[in-house]
Amino acid sequence: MSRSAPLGAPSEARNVLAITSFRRLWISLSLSSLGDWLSLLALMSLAVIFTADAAPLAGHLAVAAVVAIKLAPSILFSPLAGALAEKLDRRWTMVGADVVRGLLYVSIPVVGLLWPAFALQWLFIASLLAEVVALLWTPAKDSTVPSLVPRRQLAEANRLTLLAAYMTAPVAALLFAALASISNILGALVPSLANPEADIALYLNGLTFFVAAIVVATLPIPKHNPGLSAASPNRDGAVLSSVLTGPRHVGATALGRGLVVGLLTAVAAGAAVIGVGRAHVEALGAGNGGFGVLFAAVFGGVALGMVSGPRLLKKFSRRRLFGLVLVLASIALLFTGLVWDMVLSAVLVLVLGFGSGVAAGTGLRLLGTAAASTAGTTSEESVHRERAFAFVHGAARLTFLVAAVLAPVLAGLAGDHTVPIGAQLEYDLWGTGIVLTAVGLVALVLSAVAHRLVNRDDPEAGPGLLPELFAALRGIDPNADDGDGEVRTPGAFVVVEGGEGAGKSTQVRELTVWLRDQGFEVVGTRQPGATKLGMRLRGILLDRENSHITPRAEAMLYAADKADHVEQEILPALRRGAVVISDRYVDSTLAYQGAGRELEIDDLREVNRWATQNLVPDLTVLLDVRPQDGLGRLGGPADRIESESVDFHERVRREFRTLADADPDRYLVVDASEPREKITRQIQKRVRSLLPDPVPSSSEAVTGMIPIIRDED
Ligand SMILES: Nc1ncnc2c1ncn2[C@@H]1O[C@H](COP(=O)(O)OP(=O)(O)O)[C@@H](O)[C@H]1O
Ligand SMILES: Cc1cn([C@H]2C[C@H](O)[C@@H](COP(=O)(O)OP(=O)(O)O)O2)c(=O)[nH]c1=O
Repeated sequence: MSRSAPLGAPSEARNVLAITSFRRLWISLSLSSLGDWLSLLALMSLAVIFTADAAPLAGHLAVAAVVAIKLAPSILFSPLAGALAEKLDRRWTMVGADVVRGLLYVSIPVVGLLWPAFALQWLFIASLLAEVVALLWTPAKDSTVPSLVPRRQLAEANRLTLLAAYMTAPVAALLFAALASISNILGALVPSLANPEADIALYLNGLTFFVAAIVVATLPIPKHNPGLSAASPNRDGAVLSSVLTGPRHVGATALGRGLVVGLLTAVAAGAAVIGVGRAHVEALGAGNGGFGVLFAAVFGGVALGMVSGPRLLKKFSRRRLFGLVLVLASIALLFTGLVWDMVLSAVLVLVLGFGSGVAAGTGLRLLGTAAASTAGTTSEESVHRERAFAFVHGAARLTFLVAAVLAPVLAGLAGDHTVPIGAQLEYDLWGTGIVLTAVGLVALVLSAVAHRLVNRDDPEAGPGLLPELFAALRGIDPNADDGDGEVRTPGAFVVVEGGEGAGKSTQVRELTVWLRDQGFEVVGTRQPGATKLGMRLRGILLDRENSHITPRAEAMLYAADKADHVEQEILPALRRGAVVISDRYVDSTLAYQGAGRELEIDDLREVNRWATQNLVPDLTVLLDVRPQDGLGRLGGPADRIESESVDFHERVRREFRTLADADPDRYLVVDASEPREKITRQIQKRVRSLLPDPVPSSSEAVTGMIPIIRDED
């Protein structure tokens, strides 16, 4: 199944970026994010460099302090700062904050040069002050975006802003590695640089803030403040409160719990690498360059995983994929702690990032479905989904903070050891390596738990995991017959069945519109009579003049219509990845010609299996209604079949129900005497579980990762 018209098509991004003032803001935000990531790398490096002569524990603690200073304030204090920022002028808050932050970052290397003894303390103080200033800047920035772009493009604008915030991480890391690789030259050119790459990174960061200040100063930001708090309900504001209230929205099912455990495990694994990375590469004989590479490998891997996840093993259950990639990531982390080679470590960390990225992509989609399934109405669904995303985003940030701070502290406490192996050999066991391996082991256990929870009650579980995996690995041809004889296609095939006047055409129409609205390609069709031949067959079959048609001939004519319809219309659409919704299909033959005309059901099955190339619906919705009621709804003269006896129609109804009862996983039986809207909602709820989850635009404000998913296909 795939979405043929993704809501976040690149052209939408282009349209938003065509708004000059937003484009300028966006470019300056991207620059600032790049600078910010660069400064994180530089500060962590400097923390290690400044404590090189002290006890090893001091270095680890210094790194932990840098991480805490960079990440904790926004999580803990943003609601307070948000309230304060509301009272300030947005433009000048942003300009002021940018200038002050720029000066603070530039001051770090300057103080290091002038008063080396005070360097580390000032590093902490300056970066803490910069984060405090950022607390005011963030809400001002969040509320500026809505005044620059029209409301309907707001979601896309927020998506782009978040993309800039996260996707600049690997770029900054590579830039840092590049600076490190030419640090000798830089040092020779400018002898006053004590630590060339870190110092330059900080100067560059300062520069990006000055540029941002100039850009913002010239933006047309209206003084009036259109709902500052409404503009960013969850982004930073209520991290803690959404973490506290969120579990209600995801914890109700095993699937929800498993997804949360898995997603947070992936975050903790990545955070551990960031936390001990700088010290670990030192032990590997690499320096800042190695750290840059490691950092880029984590974030680059995550980005790669998120983008390619949906295309990965398309035939394989998403729930199983989620567990599998988590296990893969954990094992990669476990080995990262054991190998003592920079290149191998970078590759393993890339695998870790990739696994986490795929897990995040698939996990967030599944989470949307899981959260929505606990809701009763469509509007409740989006609230549930939003809260679930806000919870996971908040919990992920907290987890990242805790893991990235704890990892270096634990590495310091574990200490470095040399283990003798035999007489001559010895094995170096570094504190950082011990932590990585230990976190890898814990992650492995948690991944297994997540895997079990997520797959516990999977209605679509295939055969065993390994057979399914091997089949998916081999399954290059999406139409390949996978052993059970059914045709498999990338699209989804939904059939609506029921007696006369049950409301089939009405519901097919509703479902078609609803799915199209969400960006799916949908083909709404019917039997008999969708093709040229079908229309002629329909004429013959329904014409009351043709009272002489024998039951077997009737069955064959309906089968001929199906053969033509499947070959010419349904299969091509499914192969394109479309959702096909058909008003009637094979079950109608089993019910009308089988039970109604009293032909042998098994014979009919066989003939129709052949006629339809064994194409079986993914879901059949049975609209169950008493024949009198259904026939009573119809206007106009009755056709050849409608004019059959009530007894005939009773048999038809019974057969439909027998078919549905025999395979509840593939059927949804709905009481068709209920009001139309209620039936529509029931159908939507069930159909949604068949399809990839459409991400509500509102939830993008709270997950930095979702925007990448929306770029699928
Ligand atoms: N749930 C419902 N309650 C009452 N009337 C309905 C309902 N659904 C559809 N109808 C009406 O019943 C008639 C038959 O509906 P239709 O969708 O054409 O049925 P079918 O395709 O199953 O023959 C139409 O006039 C339609 O407006
Ligand atoms: C598809 C199919 C339809 N039929 C009958 C049921 C309907 O009476 C008729 C199709 O008419 P149609 O007008 O499409 O049904 P509805 O009025 O419910 O929308 O053909 C069969 O007997 N066997 C079949 O395989």
